[in-house]
Amino acid sequence: MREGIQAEKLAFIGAGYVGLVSGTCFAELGNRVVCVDRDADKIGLLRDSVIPIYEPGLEELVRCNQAAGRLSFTTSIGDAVREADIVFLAVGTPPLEGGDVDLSQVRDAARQIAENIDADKIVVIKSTVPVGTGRSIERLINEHSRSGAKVRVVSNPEFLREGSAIHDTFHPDRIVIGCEDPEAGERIRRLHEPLGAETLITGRESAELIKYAANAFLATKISFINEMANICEKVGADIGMVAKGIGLDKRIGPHFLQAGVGYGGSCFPKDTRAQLRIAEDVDYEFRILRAVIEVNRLQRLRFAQKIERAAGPVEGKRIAVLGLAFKPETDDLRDAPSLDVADWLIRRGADVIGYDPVAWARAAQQIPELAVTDSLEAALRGADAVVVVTQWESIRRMDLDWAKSLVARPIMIDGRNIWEPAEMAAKGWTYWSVGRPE
Ligand SMILES: NC(=O)C1=CN([C@@H]2O[C@H](COP(=O)(O)OP(=O)(O)OC[C@H]3O[C@@H](n4cnc5c(N)ncnc54)[C@H](O)[C@@H]3O)[C@@H](O)[C@H]2O)C=CC1
Ligand SMILES: O=C(O)[C@H]1O[C@H](OP(=O)(O)OP(=O)(O)OC[C@H]2O[C@@H](n3ccc(=O)[nH]c3=O)[C@H](O)[C@@H]2O)[C@H](O)[C@@H](O)[C@@H]1O
Repeated sequence: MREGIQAEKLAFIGAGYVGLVSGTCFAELGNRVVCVDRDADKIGLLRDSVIPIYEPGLEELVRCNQAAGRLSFTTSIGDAVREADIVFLAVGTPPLEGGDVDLSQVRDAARQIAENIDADKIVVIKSTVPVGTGRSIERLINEHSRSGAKVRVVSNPEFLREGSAIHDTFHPDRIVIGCEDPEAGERIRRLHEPLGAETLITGRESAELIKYAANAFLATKISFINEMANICEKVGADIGMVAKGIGLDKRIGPHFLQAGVGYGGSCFPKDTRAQLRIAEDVDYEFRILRAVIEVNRLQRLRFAQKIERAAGPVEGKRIAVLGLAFKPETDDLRDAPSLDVADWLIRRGADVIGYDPVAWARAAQQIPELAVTDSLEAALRGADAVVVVTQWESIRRMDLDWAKSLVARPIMIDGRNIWEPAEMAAKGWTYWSVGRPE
């Protein structure tokens, strides 16, 4: 809890991943926060402290702040907007066919703000939005303001990662504030002061672009290391060593150099395509980013094909796919590589069973032909090949002798390079991974 700094009254519109985590963390910092969502079921659950997403530590934090009276949930955007001094927009910005960003949730929420504000307010856009959205939303709200009250729109992009969202919110590498009005920017800077993070105050357009640039650059690192991994396989080098060797150079850094099946999730795939479209809209061909996206698509396919190289034709074979969420510590399946891999195997006639400790039930809804389980043992039993897509701790810590005793054939294709090839060979596994000598 912060001391000596005035608490603010905040409304978060959109109680999805970002709105819920960020709103809860701001309540923990001593502010009064109301989270609004148009999804009445979600709000019903949240009122009972039931968290609709899987995010470690979130439930306890929500519960504490609700009990302390700092955090509440409502479906009434009107009440929330009228009560708050600062309104955060954290609604979804999903992709449209062709890569454009669907801004309908942002615009709907803006119209609702315009109908309900009764005094001048600051509106903060946390959702990831194309350049120029802050300007157009400010205009939209002010032109439609029923009471005549005005808003100043500040861009404040979110950089949290799923699975470590609370840690990321309390320990951000930086806070980015994009504003046209210095006073509004200063108010948002002060709100973040207790976090003690480096704060960059800039123009609204730059802030909006920083968000896309960050995700595009991180995706570029991943596609780069995956291409290097593919070369390693051909020349007999080890991508783990190559990544370590380049990552020790401070100008490169060690992060986001983990080769594997490629990136997935709700943001990298969506935001890279959106950035490509933003460039196209200003007649610029963003060549590197186009290649990054294509490399990522091919990396999934390459991995799926590796399964047949390791295990032979998969038709009629029982294949265990371990890890379905797009990364560990989340139940998010949006654009998860596992779904493409499972789909590829199923289309080639394999009998696929997917294991995930958390996302298993959701995965069954996405691919009806996919058998799913939250039991590692059930997945491994009788498998002709084991395919690792997501490095959950339960998979990392798996006893390899126990696993070998369950499978029909000890063949492992590891898309996350969890084990050392020599260790696997010693334990009697035929082991294929990514970017290591085959
Ligand atoms: N998920 C993540 O890890 C991160 C997401 N972002 C960005 O943050 C934004 C939100 O992402 P998520 O939280 O994942 O989305 P989400 O889809 O999980 O949540 C959005 C929520 O907004 C609600 N909503 C939509 N329109 C509404 C309205 N008019 N009134 C009230 N509620 C409304 C929806 O019902 C939904 O619950 C996106 O722009 C995303 O790109 C940024 C960083 C991290
Ligand atoms: O805009 C967003 O929504 C968020 O997108 C990512 O966060 P997230 O998608 O939650 O997860 P990451 O940890 O970045 O992983 C994304 C994907 O890249 C893959 N990845 C990551 C790192 C790596 O070295 N190699 C690799 O293949 C992961 O397996 C995963 O599929 C960014 O890291 C966040 O900063 C950003 O806020």
